[in-house]
Amino acid sequence: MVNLVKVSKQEDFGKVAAYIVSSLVQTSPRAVLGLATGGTPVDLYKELINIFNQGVISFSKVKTFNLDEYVGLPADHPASYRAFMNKHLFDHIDIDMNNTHVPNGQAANPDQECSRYDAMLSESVIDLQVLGIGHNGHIGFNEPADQLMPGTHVVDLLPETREANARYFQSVDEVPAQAITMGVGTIMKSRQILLMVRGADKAEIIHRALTGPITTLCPASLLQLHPNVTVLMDGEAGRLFG
Ligand SMILES: O=P(O)(O)OC[C@H]1O[C@](O)(CO)[C@@H](O)[C@@H]1O
Repeated sequence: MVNLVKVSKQEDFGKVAAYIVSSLVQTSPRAVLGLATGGTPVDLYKELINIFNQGVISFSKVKTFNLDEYVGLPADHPASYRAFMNKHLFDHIDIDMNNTHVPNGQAANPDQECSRYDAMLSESVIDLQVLGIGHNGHIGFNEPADQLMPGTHVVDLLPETREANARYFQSVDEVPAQAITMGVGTIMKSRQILLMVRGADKAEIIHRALTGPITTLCPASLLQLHPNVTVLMDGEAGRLFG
């Protein structure tokens, strides 16, 4: 079941998302969180840090799994998703870094790294998976394709995805051509999903994903089949929902 939540004030976008995540952590201190990167969840992480600083929640027993990482980027590269997570969240809360998991983009054998990541994931169930959506309907880095993979795998990034993420690099040529991503099977097994969508440029894709056909050509459309999805949209992203 998909619940739509539209916020009209930009400052509420991160606050509402943080309320959902922090409520879970408060009631389940050992929660397993699936986390996303990109521009959309930055305000969520900012608000979680604020809530943490108020002494209301602790992340000391929380475990996290990130959706994806670029192949070939060292963890300390400023555009790596490990660096993003440390900078925007982990360095500011009381989480045990050993409980934070991001695929290793620099693994000598990326396929083996996918198996290692899946083995860790198989020991837990993600209680709450945070997601964004790409302009082409991707979730994590599961790009539109004839077939989607259930587990963690190496993916060739589509040109539009590299373009969209070029803002984190000096030029589009520097954006890695491949990434390691959690598969849609793992995402769909999460107990609860929070899909965050912001901006006019996402209005059409989120409308298509939630009201159009369920198809691997729009990976986010699979979320229509999940029992517990909250889609948090700002006014611009949600404009086609009336
Ligand atoms: O929030 P953005 O920057 O538009 O990114 C969209 C999605 O693409 C990704 O960067 C690919 O993983 C996701 O992390 C993100 O949810």
